[in-house]
Amino acid sequence: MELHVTPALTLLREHHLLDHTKNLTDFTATSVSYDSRKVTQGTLFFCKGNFRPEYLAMAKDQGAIAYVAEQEYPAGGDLPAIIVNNEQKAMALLGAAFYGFPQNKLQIIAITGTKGKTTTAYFADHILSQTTAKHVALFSTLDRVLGNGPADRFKSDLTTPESLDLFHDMWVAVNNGMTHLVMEVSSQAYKKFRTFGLHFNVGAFLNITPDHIGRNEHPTFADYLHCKEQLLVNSQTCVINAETDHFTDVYYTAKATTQPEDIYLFARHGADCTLPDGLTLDFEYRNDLEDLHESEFELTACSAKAKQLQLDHRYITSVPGDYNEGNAVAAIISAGLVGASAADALATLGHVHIKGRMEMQRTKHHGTVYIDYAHNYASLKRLLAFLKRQTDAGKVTVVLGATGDKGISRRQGFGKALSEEHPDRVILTTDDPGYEDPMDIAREINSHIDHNQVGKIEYIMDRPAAIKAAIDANQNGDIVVLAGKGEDPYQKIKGVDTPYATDSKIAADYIQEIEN
Ligand SMILES: CC(=O)N[C@H]1[C@@H](OP(=O)(O)OP(=O)(O)OC[C@H]2O[C@@H](n3ccc(=O)[nH]c3=O)[C@H](O)[C@@H]2O)O[C@H](CO)[C@@H](O)[C@@H]1O[C@H](C)C(=O)N[C@@H](C)C(=O)N[C@H](CCC(=O)O)C(=O)O
Ligand SMILES: Nc1ncnc2c1ncn2[C@@H]1O[C@H](COP(=O)(O)OP(=O)(O)OP(=O)(O)O)[C@@H](O)[C@H]1O
Repeated sequence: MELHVTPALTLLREHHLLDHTKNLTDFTATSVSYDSRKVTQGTLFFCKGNFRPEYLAMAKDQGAIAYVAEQEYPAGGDLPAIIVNNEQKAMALLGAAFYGFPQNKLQIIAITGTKGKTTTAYFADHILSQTTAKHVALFSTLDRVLGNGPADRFKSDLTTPESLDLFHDMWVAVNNGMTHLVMEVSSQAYKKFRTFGLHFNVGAFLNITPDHIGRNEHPTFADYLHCKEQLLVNSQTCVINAETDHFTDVYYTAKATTQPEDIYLFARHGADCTLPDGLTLDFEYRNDLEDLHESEFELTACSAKAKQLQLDHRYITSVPGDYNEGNAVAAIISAGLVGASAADALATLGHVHIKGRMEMQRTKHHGTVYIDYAHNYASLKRLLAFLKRQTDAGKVTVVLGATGDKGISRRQGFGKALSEEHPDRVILTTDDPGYEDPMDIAREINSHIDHNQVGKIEYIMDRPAAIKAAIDANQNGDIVVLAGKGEDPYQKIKGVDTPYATDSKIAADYIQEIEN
């Protein structure tokens, strides 16, 4: 991999990003980086984000060959400088060019939505693994999978990686022989132009509800919606859950750049989705059977183009929850559009397990414990509604907290979901408090709970102690829901990712301790 200055400048000019250059030489970059600590001889260095000039001085000392920035920095001295009007966009374009546009060698399914991205990505990944004999890369919030070797699978730090990391990882995946990629695209990725210039074969839009609005994320819901919709603008074929809020806005955004023939709409049979004049669904699914372990649904093509995909079938998924049927349908259609068959989906959807998503632990005498990543109004409400439907008689205990410094609206959302679904017992606890006091956060959640609707409410700030207290009092037929943290192995406290054993491990160890 390398990048010569001439094509780099041409690319920037073509996208109207180049402002001017300084001290330019005829250079060829042999690496690219936005982190001075990783700069080596010949690196093209990008000054982005909360950048400080001393990082540029360090990059220069370590052998940077040139830098790209939105302004000239004295710290760069006589280092060649490419000054652009949008650093993040420039970085994405030059990153793709440096790694030889690896996206062109992959069939890419990109997934967005407030909830269900990870689940849908895992469903699609499993289906396509069957189709391609395991030649699928996966970029998800949980894992990044670039190949089939042990070193090719690692934990993600962001849902959608920074552009240079994104194109680097695609390049590795291509070198590992991967032919397909399934990736989650967050709204922040569009806000920060991490995927600028990237076009997807299929873009799936699952749903949108207010979330990620706050100081470091989106200033307004309109901005959040706009960023999420960009996925459709950048996809050749769009798959949209017609039950999403703001459907009309979402659909017409897709239609602005994609022919209606390449837009596939799906919804649950009988769902209350009002489609604009003339629009009809391409797929419907109807639930036949659901329990706490799996669900079974029938998928039916309604339009001629949908029938061509030959995906009509009765499917079983191993991830329970009615909302996961919609996620599975999005995955089946998206995978079908890049070559998967109904048989591939049938062979795999019954065997998908996703860490921290509807994980179930059974006990001998203390009922059942569910660990789930539900951490906003929509997901908590749907989770509790589903679990309540499945466990008519037993008591429901919910253990949860809300994050500090971000997603402030979640506190009110939790209060609302708890009031609407009225569990018997709620233990308010700690969940990534950041620089806030977890007790204050818990009190704020409590202030949004309608106390006529919810049973007992307690505060236990030590999360492991809260989990243990919930399990202690649980009896057979009852359920405990450990919400919000999923598989997170840390608590974010005052700027430090403090190791945390995970909700599943704490629960499993405690069940073992008290029952053996
Ligand atoms: C607001 C935002 O997008 N922040 C991201 C951004 O930060 P940043 O550009 O300001 O970088 P920084 O870490 O503050 O450092 C500034 C620059 O100096 C460089 N540096 C730093 C130190 C040094 O010694 N030398 C040096 O060169 C850094 O490499 C960086 O380029 O770039 C960093 C990677 O380069 C990200 O880690 C960081 O994500 C933060 C941590 C984050 O949590 N972002 C969340 C909001 C996010 O993006 N979440 C979404 C999911 C949520 C959703 O669904 O929308 C996601 O996609 O994960
Ligand atoms: N389609 C859906 N609608 C509502 N809630 C859902 C849906 N799918 C999943 N959930 C809930 O949201 C939680 C997170 O699911 P998942 O990780 O698949 O979503 P995500 O979009 O990747 O989330 P995040 O952006 O928070 O990482 C699940 O544990 C479940 O409680």
